[in-house]
Amino acid sequence: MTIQTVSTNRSHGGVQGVYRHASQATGTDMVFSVYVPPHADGARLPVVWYLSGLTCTHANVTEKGEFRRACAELGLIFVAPDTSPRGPDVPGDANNAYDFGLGAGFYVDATEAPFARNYRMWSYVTDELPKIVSGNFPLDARRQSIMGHSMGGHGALTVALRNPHRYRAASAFAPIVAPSQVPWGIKALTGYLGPSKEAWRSHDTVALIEDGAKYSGFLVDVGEADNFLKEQLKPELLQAACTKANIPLTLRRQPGYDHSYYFISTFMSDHLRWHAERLKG
Ligand SMILES: N[C@@H](CCC(=O)N[C@@H](CS)C(=O)NCC(=O)O)C(=O)O
Repeated sequence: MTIQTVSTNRSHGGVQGVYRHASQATGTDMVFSVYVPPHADGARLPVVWYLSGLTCTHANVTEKGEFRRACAELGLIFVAPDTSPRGPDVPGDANNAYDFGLGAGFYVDATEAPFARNYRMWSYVTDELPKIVSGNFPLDARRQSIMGHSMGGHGALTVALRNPHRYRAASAFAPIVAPSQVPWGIKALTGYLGPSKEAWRSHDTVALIEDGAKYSGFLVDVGEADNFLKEQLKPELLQAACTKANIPLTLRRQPGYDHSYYFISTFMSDHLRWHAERLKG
């Protein structure tokens, strides 16, 4: 499992790197970023996985997420994968839309042709990439947590709900909480998993909770000026599901904030502190 270094830059006393590798899961080259904070020789550090939203690569959060100062202070490794396979042979949206295909893998393993061959982002982020990062960076695999934005918030919450012992904390910015019920999700899950809604439930946060998944609690921030809030995000559905299932949810509605990285970067350090608290010891 060799990785190629694309770039490294010293930042806040640690190293921000970008790396490329040949992925067995997706059958393509994949690029990801890792920030390693300053640390003592031989130390093993907790890791926060960050899953990005539609149209993003690793670069959006790496360049605009403003996570490094807090990660350096708290001693957290921060990993940001891409959001889909890419390459000349990878099929995308028939009309080149931004919400399906390239940049829009939705963190599922597709079962439908022609996507099933490459679109295996669930396996990539939960299995292959963790092994690669563990083999190449000083992480403590007992102390992992996960967060994400929008489509990546959906990814983070579903990954955490299905692996509650591996990820000690989960949080999200503006997550898609019920993809089976909103246009972005219905399009993606139909395309990747086929028309049977039963197959969608294990990739839908609200459905997973309705079906009995448990978690220690979530921190979720949404912007009240987010154009996607009412039609695509619907945080009220997560609130109702968590209340019914007795899952602690801290849902913060931030007045005036939109869907962008100006919003995410404002609350990033709150989220990292919340993760660090749960990754201690
Ligand atoms: N306005 C975008 C909609 C997609 C979007 O807002 N993507 C969010 C994630 S769901 C994002 O992070 N975009 C990249 C960025 O802001 O850097 C478009 O039409 O392309």
